[in-house]
Amino acid sequence: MAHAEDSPALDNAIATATEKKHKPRERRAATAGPPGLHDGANAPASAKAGPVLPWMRVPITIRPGSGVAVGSVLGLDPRLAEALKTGFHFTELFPVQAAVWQHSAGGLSTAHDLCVAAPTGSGKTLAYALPLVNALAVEDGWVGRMGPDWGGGREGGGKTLAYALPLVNALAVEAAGPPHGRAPGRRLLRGLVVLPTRDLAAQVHAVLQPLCAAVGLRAALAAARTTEAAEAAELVGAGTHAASGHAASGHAASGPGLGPGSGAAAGAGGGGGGGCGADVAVATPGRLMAHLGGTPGFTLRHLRFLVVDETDRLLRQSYQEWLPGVLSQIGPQHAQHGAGHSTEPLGGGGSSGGRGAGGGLEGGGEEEGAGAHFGAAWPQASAGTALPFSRPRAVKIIVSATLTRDPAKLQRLLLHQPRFVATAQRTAMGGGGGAAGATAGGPEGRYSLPRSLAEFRLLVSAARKPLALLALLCGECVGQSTIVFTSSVDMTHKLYLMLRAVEGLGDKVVEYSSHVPPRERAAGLDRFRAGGASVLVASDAMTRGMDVEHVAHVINYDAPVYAKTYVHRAGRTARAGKSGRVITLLRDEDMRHFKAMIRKADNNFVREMKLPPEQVEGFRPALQGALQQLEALLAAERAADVGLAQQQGLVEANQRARQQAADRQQQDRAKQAAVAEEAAKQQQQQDRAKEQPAAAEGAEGAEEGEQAGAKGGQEPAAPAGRPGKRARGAGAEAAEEDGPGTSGRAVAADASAGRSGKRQAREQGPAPNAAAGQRSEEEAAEGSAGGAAGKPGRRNASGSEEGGGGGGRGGSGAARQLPEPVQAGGDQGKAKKRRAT
Ligand SMILES: Nc1ncnc2c1ncn2[C@@H]1O[C@H](COP(=O)(O)OP(=O)(O)OP(=O)(O)O)[C@@H](O)[C@H]1O
Repeated sequence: MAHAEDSPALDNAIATATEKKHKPRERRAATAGPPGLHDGANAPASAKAGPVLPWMRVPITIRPGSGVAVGSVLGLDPRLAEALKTGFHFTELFPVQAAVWQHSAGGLSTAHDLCVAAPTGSGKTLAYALPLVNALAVEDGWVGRMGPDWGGGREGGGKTLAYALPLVNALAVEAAGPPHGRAPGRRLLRGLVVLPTRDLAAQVHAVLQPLCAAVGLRAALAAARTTEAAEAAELVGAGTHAASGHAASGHAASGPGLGPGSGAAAGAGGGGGGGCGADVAVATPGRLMAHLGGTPGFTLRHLRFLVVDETDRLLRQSYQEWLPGVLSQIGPQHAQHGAGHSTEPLGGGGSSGGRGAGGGLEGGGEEEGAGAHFGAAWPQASAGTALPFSRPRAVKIIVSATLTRDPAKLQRLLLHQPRFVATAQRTAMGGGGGAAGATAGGPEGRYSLPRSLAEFRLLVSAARKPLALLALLCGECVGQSTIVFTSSVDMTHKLYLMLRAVEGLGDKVVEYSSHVPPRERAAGLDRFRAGGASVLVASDAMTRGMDVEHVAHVINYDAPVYAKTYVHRAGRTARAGKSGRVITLLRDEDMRHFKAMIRKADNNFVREMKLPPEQVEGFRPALQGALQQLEALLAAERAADVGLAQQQGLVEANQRARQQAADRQQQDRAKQAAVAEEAAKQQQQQDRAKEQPAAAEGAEGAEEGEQAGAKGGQEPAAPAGRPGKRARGAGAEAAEEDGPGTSGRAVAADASAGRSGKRQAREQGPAPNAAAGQRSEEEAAEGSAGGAAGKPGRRNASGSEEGGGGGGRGGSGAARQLPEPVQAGGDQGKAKKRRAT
């Protein structure tokens, strides 16, 4: 079977990519002024951004290089500082972390909600995790007991306020009694972080857990990684909130020897206590709703922090249900924007605008050094700090590298005097800049890319894509961790099988998509993380948030349709200030859309890449062998799937037949019994009538009445059947994993057909459920706002990321239309096709 070799010469297909001149607009932007010095207050809102909420027009700008040494972070609990240094090996806070710390006053301020838009890999997780844990530790009355040394700042760094503030705070907490009136030893859920997928939730939990343990708090994971019952036990305790938990709490461990530097001891205490619930939960929406509805004692009433990570994804239609559910639980203060229930700012200076505290970060003065800079900014940041004289409201922190600007969506979050914290403009390629990165297009730009990311596009025909991929993986990227993104689970699987068949590469390849069972997928990811595998072939289930430290290259085998998808895929490399490359394979017909998409995102950094034809040609024999094996492997899988499906069908048919026979027997028996009973009654009546003719009429009437009553009792009004718990859970979980379009029905169908059936469905054709499943990966989610109808919305048609369109899929249907097993046209072809139709 011919594969790659029947197309035009490689010279034409791959290496004829010509250096095209940048358009004037691109050239101008590429030489724009100094990096990252835009003052958010003066930055005009992007003309093409559409309606923008007023507070978004005045972002607080995060400057690259504005990180802060851990020892200089004022107000940071010393046990957390110790955990950062010894547990995480972090010596400084990245700029976004310093900015969020400052503008949340180390988590203590309840004056503002924060919206954080910073590039992929810039450290957003710790940016919210640190103030959250710090504030809960303060609330537990810890820091106030530690005396004036706890700040760790240097001379003139504002230490007085640094210790005075939490001291007063802690005293106020004590005066007011235990926070939220909780019993000693009992934990109340005070921090909640919501993420769209279970792997992402697990990743964030892994960051929060050691931080919590360091200060005697507990973090629980509710992301369908284990049973609902096991999660419930973690969340609310194993049935009791006994004093045993007391030892694990911060209060109990407040004895001698627990000053600065004793984090390990506190951590051991904090992490070890069992059966007393959690202070912080990291959850996916499905499991969160399941626990809210079905776990006694699980409540959000005491929440102090609600973090919505990957906000734009969690605000999509497919996730609509969780937000109102959570907001209604948090408390009435969230139904209104007024400060009625929020605590009063210290000094009464709480500004509702972004500039109130934003000036502090800008005006810190370089010559003072990072610590002093931060210290100088602190008083202004703390101007909005609240003291818990009344019950503090829950602060919301919403986070994304591609934060939505859609006012309608943002308003659903009921934000309280929000502040927008965003990174500065990116103006140069690969210019270091640490982890800060920058938004493309100024602080008002929408999408964030790391500064250390190098972007390339490689022109290649559909027929040559496998060969080009092989040339990259075995050439430029050899031995380095690489993620290969495709547009569908189907293509992911085929590419995985093909690469597995390449000699020397096979055992280094793992697959990541919703097609792979969660356990296997997690194991594969672990192997990739540990360096046991160097190539991860992934669907867009891997696109968002997943953090693998050493990824050097991202290859878009199928070009993404949406700029958001591009940003998140590319963001799997060049993380934490490290360098990385993203290479997008583009067919001729992809080029126009890709350029338009990139331009729309104000990204003019994508360069043309060429591969020497002779180098590429050298991999042809290896490819041919691999493609032959792929054919054989796919045939074997199909056969196995058909066999399994048939087996499954036979088992189900048998079960149905047995059930029908049993039902018939039961009906026959019931009929016989009724006939016998009737005959006996008639006999009795006849007997009585003979003896007492006058009384017989009354008795008959009574019997009729009873019978009627009995009948009524037997046929109660049918209850409005609620879906079974498991069914709901399955649907919700699948939605978490798979995004929109994966209905509970589809999941049920998949569950009954089993994995093999699912695969068979993909191979055999786009049945409705299979199509729903196909839309389930991240990329489908990118186009979900327009609903499940699969019609591209107007904005979508012009390449917008927020636009409608239930698809954007290069799913099985697209793959099946192509003659070659690994030559999917990708999303754009499909999108074009949709547009054409
Ligand atoms: N202060 C720090 N010092 C050194 N490394 C850090 C620091 N903070 C975070 N990191 C590392 O940076 C990497 C990226 O962090 P994180 O996953 O939080 O990024 P992110 O901004 O959430 O990215 P994404 O948008 O892709 O979700 C992680 O590997 C993390 O360990």
